[in-house]
Amino acid sequence: MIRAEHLTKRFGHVTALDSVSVGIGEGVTLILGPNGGGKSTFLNLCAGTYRPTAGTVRVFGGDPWADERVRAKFGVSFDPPALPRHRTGREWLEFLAEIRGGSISGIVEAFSLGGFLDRRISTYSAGMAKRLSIASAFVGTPELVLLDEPLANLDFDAIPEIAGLLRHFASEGISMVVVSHIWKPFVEFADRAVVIAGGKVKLDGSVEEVVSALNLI
Ligand SMILES: Nc1ncnc2c1ncn2[C@@H]1O[C@H](COP(=O)(O)OP(=O)(O)OP(=O)(O)O)[C@@H](O)[C@H]1O
Repeated sequence: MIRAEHLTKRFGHVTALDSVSVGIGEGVTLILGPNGGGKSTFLNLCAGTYRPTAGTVRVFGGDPWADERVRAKFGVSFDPPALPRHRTGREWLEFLAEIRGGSISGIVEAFSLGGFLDRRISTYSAGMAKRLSIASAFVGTPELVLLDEPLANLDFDAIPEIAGLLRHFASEGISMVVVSHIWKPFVEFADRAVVIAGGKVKLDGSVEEVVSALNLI
């Protein structure tokens, strides 16, 4: 689904991602690593929001930076959420449904958005915005969803609820690439974990292998 070859991103003199070559297939891939390691940069390059300084990334065989048809094939949720503040949640989801197809009613129900869907996004709390952002990634039931810190800003009840929903979508066959410091809920259903630190892939294997190598448990 995703293939990066010598993928490099520099911001001025900072090399955020340094010649990373990695392939990501179907299933749930968890991206772990220290602050500033390059995880979000990698996700943004896959999403086509950043242009590589060098190297390539292909998603479904196409260039996500250059080709909007490639970007329309996957869902994405950034951290902090990238949402149109002066629209309502409903307007945003319906806009995405026009592009990707499908209806929004199932998503609204699954993510329990009904209580604030018709309010302007600028009035949302951080947790409401996060919920809408994750929900928006699943509009149109894409084959692949990219999620940056999907459990950030969620309260104690919402963390297991949203993690359970992600697990459900994974069981329905939606592949995911998940960057998360709150990694424990994903151990039970992620297929693979990749550790990115210092702009490089440091570990790559099954979640069990990587977690025990990191001595996280
Ligand atoms: N837009 C940007 N402009 C300048 N530097 C950036 C930008 N985005 C990231 N960086 C730098 O690139 C490096 C990698 O950052 P990145 O956000 O990818 O790390 P991360 O692994 O996602 O970190 P965290 O766990 O803290 O979210 C850091 O040194 C960061 O300061």
